[in-house]
Amino acid sequence: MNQVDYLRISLIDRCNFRCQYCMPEGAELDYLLKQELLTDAELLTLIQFVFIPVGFTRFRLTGGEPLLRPRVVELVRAIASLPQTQDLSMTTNGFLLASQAQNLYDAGLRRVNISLDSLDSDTFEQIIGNRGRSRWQQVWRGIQAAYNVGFDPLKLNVVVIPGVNDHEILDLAALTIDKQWHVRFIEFMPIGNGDLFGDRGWVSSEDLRQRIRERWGLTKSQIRGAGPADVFQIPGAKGTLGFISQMSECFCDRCNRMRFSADGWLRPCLLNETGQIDLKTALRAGTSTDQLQEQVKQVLAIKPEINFKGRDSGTADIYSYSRTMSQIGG
Ligand SMILES: Nc1nc2c(ncn2[C@@H]2O[C@H](COP(=O)(O)OP(=O)(O)OP(=O)(O)O)[C@@H](O)[C@H]2O)c(=O)[nH]1
Ligand SMILES: C[S@@+](CC[C@H](N)C(=O)[O-])C[C@H]1O[C@@H](n2cnc3c(N)ncnc32)[C@H](O)[C@@H]1O
Ligand code: SF4
Ligand code: SF4
Repeated sequence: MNQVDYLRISLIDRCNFRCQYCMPEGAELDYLLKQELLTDAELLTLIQFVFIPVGFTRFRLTGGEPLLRPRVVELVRAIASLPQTQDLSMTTNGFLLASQAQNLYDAGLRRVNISLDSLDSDTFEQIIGNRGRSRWQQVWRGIQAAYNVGFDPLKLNVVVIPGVNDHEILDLAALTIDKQWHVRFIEFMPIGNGDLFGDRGWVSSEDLRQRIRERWGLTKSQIRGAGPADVFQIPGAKGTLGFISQMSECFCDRCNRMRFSADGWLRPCLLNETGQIDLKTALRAGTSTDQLQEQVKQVLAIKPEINFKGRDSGTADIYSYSRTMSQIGG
């Protein structure tokens, strides 16, 4: 059985974007109230005295948009300075990164994954739900800042939506030729915005690889990440191409992670709501960290049974999730 040692921590459920694949179109989301969010002290207590003792050593900060979390740099510093932390990373939309990249790096963050679904500002604005202001340039500046500061590896995440940005695959892949960037194509999952998924579905990674192969050739890379991406390379390129293929392939047998929401729910599987536990309420009710460790161990024990097995080439029940991707953290 895989060791589950990687925790994706959502710092906040709010976001400054409204990506069409992540949130239901038009619907008002119920955001968490301040008192429902774990405080910094509660989060750090749980990491240090509950998650680390049961074996978690790799942490990814996500959201919503993690850079909207107040005092995020101090949180990064506190987690990075724990001697047991072997890997600390962040997934961000990059909009606030230009001004924060250096501070985050100085605080101990060493790698970031940045979402960039298009190189065309109009398509980008359409995907992120433009509210009248062009945001592409600012995200691009965030990516450059992260690169200049020294984040390594620097990964760019592209959710591929048929008919929206799939015509840009080659342009996005070409970014890896001259730059040591790692572009990852993510198959659109039926979570977040079921209506969009229902309409347009997803493009398989193998389709994309074939298009790239025909243009430049493609070799399997020696580099493997800590996550589900299959890594390839254009021959001679400085960077790599990753493919996250949750719809066309099943990588659940190598699943090494759980998710922790901003309001303290521990979730054993992204695509399955079974077995979640509410650690915040337990902590606030005075449950000892030793007892909380036992609760987490029980979730770890049942995780292999919970891991998503019901997939059948994209026919998962897309309306059965009560939380959007922005609320879970991807
Ligand atoms: N189905 C599924 N999809 C995942 C899982 N982990 C990541 N993904 C998908 O991959 C996307 C990108 O993940 P990232 O936040 O960049 O992290 P990662 O690729 O796991 O991270 P590293 O390899 O550690 O850099 C997520 O938004 C999901 O769409 C997983 O456990 N299950
Ligand atoms: C939920 S976001 C949170 C972090 C940050 N706001 C960002 O966008 O990078 C994390 C990741 O989830 C991905 N994601 C969101 N909805 C998705 C979906 N329906 N299918 C696949 N990936 C999705 C995003 O592209 C992003 O890479
Ligand atoms: S993918 Fe990230 S940036 Fe886009 S709406 Fe979801 S949480 Fe926000
Ligand atoms: S779908 Fe669930 S079990 Fe499968 S890899 Fe993702 S989180 Fe793990």
